[in-house]
Amino acid sequence: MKQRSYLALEDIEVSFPTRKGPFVAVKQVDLSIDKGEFVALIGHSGCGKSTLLNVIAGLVKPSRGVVFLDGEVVDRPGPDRAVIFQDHSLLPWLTVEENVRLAVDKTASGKSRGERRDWVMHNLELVHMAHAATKRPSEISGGMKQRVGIARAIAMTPRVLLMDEPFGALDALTRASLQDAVMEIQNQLNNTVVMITHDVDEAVLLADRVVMMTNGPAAGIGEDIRIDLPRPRNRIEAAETSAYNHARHEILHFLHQRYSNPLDKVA
Ligand SMILES: Nc1ncnc2c1ncn2[C@@H]1O[C@H](COP(=O)(O)OP(=O)(O)OP(=O)(O)O)[C@@H](O)[C@H]1O
Repeated sequence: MKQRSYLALEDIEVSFPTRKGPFVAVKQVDLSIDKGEFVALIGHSGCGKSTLLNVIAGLVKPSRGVVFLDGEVVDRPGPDRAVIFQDHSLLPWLTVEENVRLAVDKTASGKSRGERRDWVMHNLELVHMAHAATKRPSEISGGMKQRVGIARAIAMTPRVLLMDEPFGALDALTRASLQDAVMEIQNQLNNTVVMITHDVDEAVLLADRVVMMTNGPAAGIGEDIRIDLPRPRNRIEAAETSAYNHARHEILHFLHQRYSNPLDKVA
């Protein structure tokens, strides 16, 4: 029998119906991800990154191919695959603690009330947000909201954490501190993560592997490189290594020479 990886995308094709007929967004995508691996998905706008992530999340049905997670076919959304979007999507009328609590109540039915409360606070501590537990989303900054969004996702103990440009809406300094938080959490929990990003440095700093997508329509995986940087990683030290700079160069070359932004070609 074929030995599958923990998360396996096999021959995925997604076609959307449009007024002009079917639009094939991604085609022939095969991707194998090991348990505990952190994979960054990078590619130009519109190439199909979110489509692939949504297929793994079970939000989009592939027109062809199958996704397997831990040997089971993925065919619908489920709490075993937590998604973190750019927009934190916290409920504004609930406090920070209640927002995380809502997710925990849905997924930790075996835990007592007290255990669930402790679990919520433990996860808020992981993202350094326990101090703001009683605040409402409107009372905290964008970066803090995103931290709470991360706490909410990891509190569900998902089998896979899916992040769709999680820091895209943040300023550079807040973004860096969130990246550090994600690295810290990853060192502790060793989650299986698929993260979409447009940021080459973010991909190299955070990921074990960077998967580069070709331009659509019918986009696929162009290159897949391993980032040989030891963990825990420090952004300043990492940026001075030849492994970091080599990976960065490979990705930039792919994105700007081999598959330059299709919009740049529009006259
Ligand atoms: N529901 C849909 N119906 C028709 N076309 C769609 C639909 N969803 C996505 N597409 C098209 O599929 C392609 C891939 O879209 P997708 O959102 O996955 O790209 P992306 O790489 O995530 O883009 P970005 O980086 O800008 O978020 C695009 O051309 C998009 O217009």
